[in-house]
Amino acid sequence: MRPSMFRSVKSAVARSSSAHVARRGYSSESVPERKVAVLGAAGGIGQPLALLMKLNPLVSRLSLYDIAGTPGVAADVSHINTRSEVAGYMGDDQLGKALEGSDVVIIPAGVPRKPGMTRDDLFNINAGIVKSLCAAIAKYCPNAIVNMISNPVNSTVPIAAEVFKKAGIYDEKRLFGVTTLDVVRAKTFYAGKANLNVAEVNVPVVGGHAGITILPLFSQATPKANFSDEDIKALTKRTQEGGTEVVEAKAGKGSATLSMAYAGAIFADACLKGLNGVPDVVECSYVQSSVTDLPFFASKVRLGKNGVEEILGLGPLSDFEKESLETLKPELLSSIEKGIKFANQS
Ligand SMILES: NC(=O)c1ccc[n+]([C@@H]2O[C@H](COP(=O)([O-])OP(=O)(O)OC[C@H]3O[C@@H](n4cnc5c(N)ncnc54)[C@H](O)[C@@H]3O)[C@@H](O)[C@H]2O)c1
Ligand SMILES: O=C(O)C[C@H](O)C(=O)O
Repeated sequence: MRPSMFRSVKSAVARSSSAHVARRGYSSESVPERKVAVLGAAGGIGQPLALLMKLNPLVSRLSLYDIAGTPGVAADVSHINTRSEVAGYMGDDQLGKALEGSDVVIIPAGVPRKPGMTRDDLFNINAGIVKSLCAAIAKYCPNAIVNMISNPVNSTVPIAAEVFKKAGIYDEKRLFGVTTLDVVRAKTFYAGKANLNVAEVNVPVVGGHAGITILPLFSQATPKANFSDEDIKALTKRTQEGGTEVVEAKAGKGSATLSMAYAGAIFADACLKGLNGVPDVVECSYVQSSVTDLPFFASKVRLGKNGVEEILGLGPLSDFEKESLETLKPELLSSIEKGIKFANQS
């Protein structure tokens, strides 16, 4: 667990009955009430993510929604003696209640990959799931910040944007594709190879969230390590194929769930901190962007009270990164267009 997050968790447990939490960025004043909803909460990601959000002292209400299995998950998680009140909701007719009043909605609903599949192979099932969940978000919590985890993220985020546009509530500052797992992997692989303390390592990851569209910027990694071009290429490939590495190791039993729950919890925590006015909260995320000529692109984003406060530029790229950026653009564009087309045709 990231050290600052671990401190948050420990402080929440220590002060379980109090909403007064003294943490970095807060004095001893009350932490605002915040409702977080997890859609797909009974799934492989949903359950550990529900646990991690229950440990987050910034959450006052935790709403767990799925088409099946949420009463058990909610009852289980609700016994943990931390700040938030937990409620479980199941099935379409409880979706509105699950969403009402949410500040942040995290979406890990949908099917995961099996070996041999690409994330785009999930489009046919997950696009429809995301579309209907986003229509409900537009109706019941139109001002919520949305963290999209469901794959293919390169397409599901544009689908969400189109659904919100049609409903007349689209605010590009509030829609995020969660690419934090790519950053988590890039940090782990870089630190492992360079024999560095992983807690001190930072690596921006830009582009999208599938194969070659995932572009870790190791030339900007800190602390600096003395890697050959071949080393950088190998680290890049491993980061791009991190998801497939897990899918193959799970051999038909799904994709990354635990590392994704960790990454999702970090990103949701960053969104909550931004909402609460904590300064200088920066994470990489896939958002509507003008950093490149593509309409959606992942890069460093400063989070604030309204969601995206500032999209940061790419910074200086190595020749390898410049070339990789140009190579990824056609694939990312085609995934974006596929999402937009789907949302507008049905
Ligand atoms: N963004 C990322 O980095 C990242 C990482 C890992 C996995 N994923 C994606 O996250 C998704 C979920 O993965 P998982 O391993 O948790 O899958 P899973 O099958 O274990 O869980 C998915 C859950 O979604 C629920 N669900 C299905 N339709 C729903 C609906 N209409 N409303 C609410 N819930 C619904 C299912 O009942 C299930 O509990 C997949 O699409 C996967 O590819 C993304
Ligand atoms: O690889 C997958 O299908 C799941 C996820 O996108 C990941 O990166 O682990």
